[in-house]
Amino acid sequence: MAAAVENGAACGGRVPRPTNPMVTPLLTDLYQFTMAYAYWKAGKHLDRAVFDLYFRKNPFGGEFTIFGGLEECIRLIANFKLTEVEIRFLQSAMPTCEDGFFEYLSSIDCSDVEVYAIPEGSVVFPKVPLMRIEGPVAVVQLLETPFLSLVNYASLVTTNAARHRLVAGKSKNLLEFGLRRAQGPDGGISASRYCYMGGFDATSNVAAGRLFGIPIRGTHSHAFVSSFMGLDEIIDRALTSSDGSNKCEDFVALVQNWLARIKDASSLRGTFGETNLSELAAFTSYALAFPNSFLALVDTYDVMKSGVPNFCAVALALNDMGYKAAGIRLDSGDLAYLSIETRKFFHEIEEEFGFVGFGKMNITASNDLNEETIDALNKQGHEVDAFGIGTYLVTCYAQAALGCVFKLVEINKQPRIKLSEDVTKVSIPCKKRCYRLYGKEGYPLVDIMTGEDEPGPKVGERLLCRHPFNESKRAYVVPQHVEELLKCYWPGTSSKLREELPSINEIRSRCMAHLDRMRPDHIRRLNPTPYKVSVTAKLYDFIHFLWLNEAPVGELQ
Ligand SMILES: Nc1ncnc2c1ncn2[C@@H]1O[C@H](COP(=O)(O)OP(=O)(O)OP(=O)(O)O)[C@@H](O)[C@H]1O
Ligand SMILES: O=P(O)(O)OC[C@H]1O[C@H](OP(=O)(O)OP(=O)(O)O)[C@H](O)[C@@H]1O
Ligand SMILES: O=C(O)c1cccnc1
Ligand SMILES: [Mg+2]
Repeated sequence: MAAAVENGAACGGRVPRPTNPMVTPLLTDLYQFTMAYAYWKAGKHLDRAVFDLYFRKNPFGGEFTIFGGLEECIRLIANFKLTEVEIRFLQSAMPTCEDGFFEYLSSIDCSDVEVYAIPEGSVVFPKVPLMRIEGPVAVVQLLETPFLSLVNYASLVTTNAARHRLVAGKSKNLLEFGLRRAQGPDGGISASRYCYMGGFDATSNVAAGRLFGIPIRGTHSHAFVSSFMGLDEIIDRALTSSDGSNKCEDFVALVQNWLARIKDASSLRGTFGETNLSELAAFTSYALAFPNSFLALVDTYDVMKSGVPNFCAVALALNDMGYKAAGIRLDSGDLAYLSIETRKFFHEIEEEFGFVGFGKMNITASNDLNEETIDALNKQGHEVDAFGIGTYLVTCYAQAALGCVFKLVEINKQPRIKLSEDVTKVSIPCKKRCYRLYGKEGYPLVDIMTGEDEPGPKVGERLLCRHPFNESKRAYVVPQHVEELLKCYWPGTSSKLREELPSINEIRSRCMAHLDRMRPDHIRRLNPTPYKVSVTAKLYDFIHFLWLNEAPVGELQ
């Protein structure tokens, strides 16, 4: 677990700026500034407010979500200061507002704001605050839109990535290929970062690799293959062996020799005829450029009749020179069938030429993959070792947004509630504490919210957990382990210690560990069991007291 560090306000300068320079105090909705003015005019702007940031429903038809985006929120508040230029812009945008308001705006920062949050990368559930933000109402109000903007997509795409990881299984390599299809450059960068957090192994996005230290990987495209016309295009044909002990002056001839031997091999005879020689030229060129990591896209012409035999010829020639080829990529057709046929071919090569390990050569698949197609491949049986996934992953095609909201739950110590005809939209009032209770088998059983001053749940002590809105849904729980969920990430002027911001790898590990700890029926794809989110009896009674107090009694005519 990340260690707590000294008071955040005191060491605020040490939190770097938001990764995206567009994230400034102006990255908010106009109404946050107009409300700030109205609070100021009413003399209310310093009222102490508590807001909860939470979502109402898990995405992708699932019963869990992964929380992402916290670090960027902390970076924003640690550096929250309007510049003179920004103030002048606001003055021009709000010409009827008094000068005193802009003087106030130029004085604000987040040194008296407190942020408590669930650690980034945690498995989280609806209604439980991911973040609790407390401070002067005008300032905290300004944070609503940027916080939602930083958390909504981050959590959605992290969850999407985690779901792809669950369906693919731990042993597969998952590569995020989405930059070209993401919602603009910021969507692409965020996708690469949060897909890695959610359990992907690497990204093709070079900028994300540099910014976040994520492993970068890639193959080559069809254009590279089809750009070659024939073997005579290869001018420099020499290749030095991996140990430097000998040099092959004509690597192309060595490849051709191997191709002939493969064609003649007894178990492969007749399985293919003439392969495409421009494809062979492309593969050979790529191998000459990257003899240590040769990987070929084999579906430009015909996978089994050309791409795979050509790849094997180059891989065998590389082997003569002491290099190990990295594998192939399939990007069209029936990926189950083609991966199985390719694997068989690789095994034949292993047998025929006594090439130990050739049968295990890596097979990467791509082409409009998503949870469903991977699930279908699993059911059919396949031989894919790595999946390259772009469009469906980064655009979160199956769910447009997470729908996180930011709701006032207390002002000047007075609990507030937001009512709605739709009971799922009624907010849970009060400044709260949140706990995760674990059962005998080590699984989390229930999350419970309590009032701030209520005593916390205790190990071994029976506790009544109530559904916040449904009177009949309740259960006693005797927790074997109790975890307080909201931790202090920004202490404001309080003397609390601030949690350190963990590295991307720590967040990724937390995500995987949390998913491993969940009861499998909560995370399965088909008809998962909802995880229970509850409140204490005291909070339940208070919510319903406040609800009745605030809801006008109707009159029937
Ligand atoms: N065995 C399989 N079971 C289920 N879905 C599969 C299987 N193999 C591939 N798919 C998916 O089927 C879709 C095939 O896409 P599409 O119909 O565009 O064909 P294609 O192979 O890309 O053809 P083209 O060569 O024209 O690009 C992709 O989404 C791919 O992930
Ligand atoms: O399929 P995705 O999950 O989005 O993964 C990224 C795709 O990007 C590349 O294709 P390319 O840009 O060449 O386009 P195409 O495959 O659609 O022709 C690659 O070959 C993948 O097919
Ligand atoms: O490296 C690859 O194979 C790759 C990268 C981006 C998109 N499609 C494929
Ligand atoms: Mg494609």
